[in-house]
Amino acid sequence: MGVLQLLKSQFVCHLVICYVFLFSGLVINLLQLCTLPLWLVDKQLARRINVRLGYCISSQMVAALEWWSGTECTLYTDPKSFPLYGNENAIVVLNHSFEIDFLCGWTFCERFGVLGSSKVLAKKELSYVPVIGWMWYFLEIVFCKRKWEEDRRTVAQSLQNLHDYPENFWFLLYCEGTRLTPKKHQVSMQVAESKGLPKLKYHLLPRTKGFWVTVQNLRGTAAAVYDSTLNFRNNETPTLLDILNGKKYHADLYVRRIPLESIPEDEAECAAWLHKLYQEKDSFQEHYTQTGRYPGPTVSPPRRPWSLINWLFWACLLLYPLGLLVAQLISSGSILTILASVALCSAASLGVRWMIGQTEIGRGSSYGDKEVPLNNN
Ligand SMILES: CC/C=C\C/C=C\C/C=C\C/C=C\C/C=C\C/C=C\CCC(=O)SCCNC(=O)CCNC(=O)[C@H](O)C(C)(C)COP(=O)(O)OP(=O)(O)OC[C@H]1O[C@@H](n2cnc3c(N)ncnc32)[C@H](O)[C@@H]1OP(=O)(O)O
Ligand SMILES: CCCCCCCCCCCCCCCC(=O)OC[C@@H](O)COP(=O)(O)O
Repeated sequence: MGVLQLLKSQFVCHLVICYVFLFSGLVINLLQLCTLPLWLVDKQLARRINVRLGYCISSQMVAALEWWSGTECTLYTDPKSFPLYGNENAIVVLNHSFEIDFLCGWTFCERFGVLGSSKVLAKKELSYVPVIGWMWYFLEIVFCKRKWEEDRRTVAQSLQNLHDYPENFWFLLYCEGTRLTPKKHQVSMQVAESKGLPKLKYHLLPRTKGFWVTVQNLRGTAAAVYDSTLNFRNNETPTLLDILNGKKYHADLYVRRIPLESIPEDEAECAAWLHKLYQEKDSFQEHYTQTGRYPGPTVSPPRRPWSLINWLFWACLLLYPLGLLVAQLISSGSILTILASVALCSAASLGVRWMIGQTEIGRGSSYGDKEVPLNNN
């Protein structure tokens, strides 16, 4: 192991990265809160400011992936579609099998200049996660309870609000609705069988209602669906902790641009279209598993320096007062103050560890792992 790699695996480095993330995040959340009155006066300006504030948070995680771990990303796509990426609104459909798939998604957003404005249909529980979840309120992220009766109205309304969004955005939809586990796969294939649908080897059966409602409500706003399939080379399954430890990976993303007009408007036809799409995704995955690549040409959109510059800015701003505080603490010699500070640091570390836990599949929800009564009609 080289010196740099050894340094990256040190707990103190992780503490510094997490300290900067947590405290800058809370400062930014506070700044976002301060923009609330502006929404009443100039909504578009408030949105633009929040896009930049949001970027200051999410790009720190991108910096950890791109600059700390040095993870590389290759894009397989049609060269004719390439110039459109980042220059139009799009709905991104992505497979949901990896703990850091959202982070790789963010990396591509960063490289195409839509990181601050990128959106997702996220489970409601994530809105309570400090920093990220709180930031999402101000970015008009669409939350769902994964209970269609409640979601159908709220999701449609939130999507309608995006009609006049002032910046290009990608709207991410994990149609599988939850991360893939063997149990969830088995249950969802039973559902597939009961519906007379072909079985999928690498994906859960897609949930079609969220896709239909998104396509319907973003017609005229989004130009296309980007069907995206993500994999890591050598069958790796990276975690956020691996990234913090500075481990390098190579992500491969296959993207097909599908014009929104080509997607059926009728709900049943749209559902059938999505099931067919997932059967195709399964075959791309099979191709990748067999050959280690996707069909078609590749490009490697370069990483940009902004995420690193942003991190360095916040690090300078926050580490200097931290250094002063530690020096003062030590020179004070007060055991009580030192103990209180250690307790505060431990609480902050546990808080960040809990946040990292949100990305771990082993701690995931039980959504989709209950056997459902089969209805063979
Ligand atoms: C050029 C580069 C291109 C791309 C770059 C890539 C990406 C970058 C883009 C953007 C990045 C932006 C942000 C990323 C940052 C962070 C994201 C992090 C995480 C958030 C993700 C989540 O939270 S995922 C969970 C929430 N989202 C979803 O669930 C979406 C999918 N779900 C739906 O659409 C659902 O329909 C619903 C949520 C709207 C409603 O759910 P509900 O369960 O109530 O209803 P359903 O209709 O789904 O369920 C009933 C029907 O389903 C059948 N059923 C029952 N059991 C199962 C089963 N186990 N599997 C499948 N189907 C099942 C049941 O029979 C019912 O069938 P019907 O025939 O009646 O429909
Ligand atoms: C700079 C790095 C510092 C690290 C600090 C930690 C930050 C933690 C960020 C938490 C971001 C949360 C995003 C989680 C995305 C995710 O993958 O959600 C899972 C859902 O889709 C489905 O959930 P489930 O049904 O449980 O599979």
